[in-house]
Amino acid sequence: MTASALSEPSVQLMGLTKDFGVNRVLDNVNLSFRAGSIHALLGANGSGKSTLIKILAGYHAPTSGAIRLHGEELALPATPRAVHDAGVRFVHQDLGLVGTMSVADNLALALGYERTAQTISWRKQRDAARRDLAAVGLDDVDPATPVKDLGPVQQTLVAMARAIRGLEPGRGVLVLDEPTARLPNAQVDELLRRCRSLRDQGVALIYVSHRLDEVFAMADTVTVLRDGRVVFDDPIAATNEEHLTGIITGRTGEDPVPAARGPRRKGAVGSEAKISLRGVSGTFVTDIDLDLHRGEVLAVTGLIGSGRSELGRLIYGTQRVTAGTVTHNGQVLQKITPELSIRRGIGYVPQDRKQAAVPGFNLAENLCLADLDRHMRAGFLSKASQRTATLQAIKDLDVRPNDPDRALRELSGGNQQKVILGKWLQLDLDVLILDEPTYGVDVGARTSILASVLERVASTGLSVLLLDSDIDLVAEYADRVLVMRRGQIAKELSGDDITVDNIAAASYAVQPQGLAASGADILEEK
Ligand SMILES: Nc1ncnc2c1ncn2[C@@H]1O[C@H](COP(=O)(O)OP(=O)(O)OP(=O)(O)O)[C@@H](O)[C@H]1O
Repeated sequence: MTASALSEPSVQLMGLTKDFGVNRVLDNVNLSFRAGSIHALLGANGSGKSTLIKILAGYHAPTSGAIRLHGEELALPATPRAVHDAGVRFVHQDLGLVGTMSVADNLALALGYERTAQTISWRKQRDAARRDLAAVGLDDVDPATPVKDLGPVQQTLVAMARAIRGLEPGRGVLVLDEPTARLPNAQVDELLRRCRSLRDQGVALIYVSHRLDEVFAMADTVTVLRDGRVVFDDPIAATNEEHLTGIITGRTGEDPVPAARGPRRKGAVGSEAKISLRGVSGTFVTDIDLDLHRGEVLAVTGLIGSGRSELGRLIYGTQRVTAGTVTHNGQVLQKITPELSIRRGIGYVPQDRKQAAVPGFNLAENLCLADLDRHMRAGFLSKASQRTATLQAIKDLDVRPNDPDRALRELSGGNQQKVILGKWLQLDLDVLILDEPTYGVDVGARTSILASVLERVASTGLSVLLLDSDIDLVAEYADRVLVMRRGQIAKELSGDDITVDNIAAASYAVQPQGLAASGADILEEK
């Protein structure tokens, strides 16, 4: 590389504009990303971050504008090959892994198979995969495991490993689209360290995130997109969290993001158990006793592999209970399936959005899917009734764009999440199980999602089982917290004992002051 090429930005976007039909989603974006720098790309749900990245990846063609990589103009529309050859690598929100293929095969898809003479060497392949996995802390994962059998957190790390492999320091550009959205805090720190080390090796990192703490922990430069335009592009030192939140949401000091709830509720929770588990086991969780009361927000948290997600699947019926009893409204359930759960008034929002909605259906179809009977008029499905319900849900959850006819897949990730939650809120629910409900959701939308749920809790006595690794969120919203470790409930916290430090300490089984030393003690789901 010539000296002049080195002084050029690694990536330069010049007047990038993108229209989807009549909608302009990127509007004359001019940005530079430099080697040896971590550049955070922020913006509310739907502001255009993913679209920008997809153009850079060669997935979308821009309507107009140009891109230079290391000073050289990239032929547009870019091909994934040309971008890859220029050293630009991606971890997309949807990870781009093939679920039915093994971890080793998914890793090999990126850089080819290890060969001995003309044949693929499976031993070398496995060894290479093990090295890749170790690089992201997944030493215990067998490379032969199909990716679909891994939890979303582990899948994120596999995608990270794949992107990092073969990245050429000094010329590499690593684009991370919300890589930590599902990672527990200890892994977030590890990831941030890895990012800093890549920056120190001269990589240009483009880091899309909704988590401002991470951005302030490591970014050098921050860009904020709003409605497809750059509204802030400065060194991190030029801003602070409050200022940046205002820029992202477009709200000023007099009109801040509303708080979802007041101080912790006292005495509002009913004593009647809606769901009770006694001695319940699945494949990883064992011997769980738990009561979820009427009108209660019960959070279950814990590190990767602690088993909290499995609890949701067992209660809803997407996974079989292998021992113990589940009781609903005092009745022991003989059979648990998703269909029966819906009839019983038990809703479930899984971590993986793709399981929870039909991407090709429009918003009205997705939102009304769970309760079509409500929209039947004289034996026909009433479009007008669906539309009215959809417009209300769109308003309550602040879904953007607010168009019931828009296909779900055309919405940004955070807005899809709102629709999925909205679908369940259409039902007359008794119990709602939420697994990481604010994954990939911006600060403003996170508040509107949780406010909608809490409104239902207050108005109908809905019981919420909140399965979440985000300790801050759990500490803020839960009436009671169960901390899981290695498939069992390790600690129960209530009232004023619900603090971030206490939850973290219980997750790691250390005293609060010893947290820093325990970062490596991460449990892995077997
Ligand atoms: N394939 C598509 N067809 C039509 N419109 C689209 C398509 N993809 C994205 N959009 C629209 O472009 C806008 C920007 O979406 P984008 O996914 O880039 O937002 P984002 O900033 O990444 O949001 P999030 O933080 O929720 O992921 C949104 O209004 C979205 O509805």
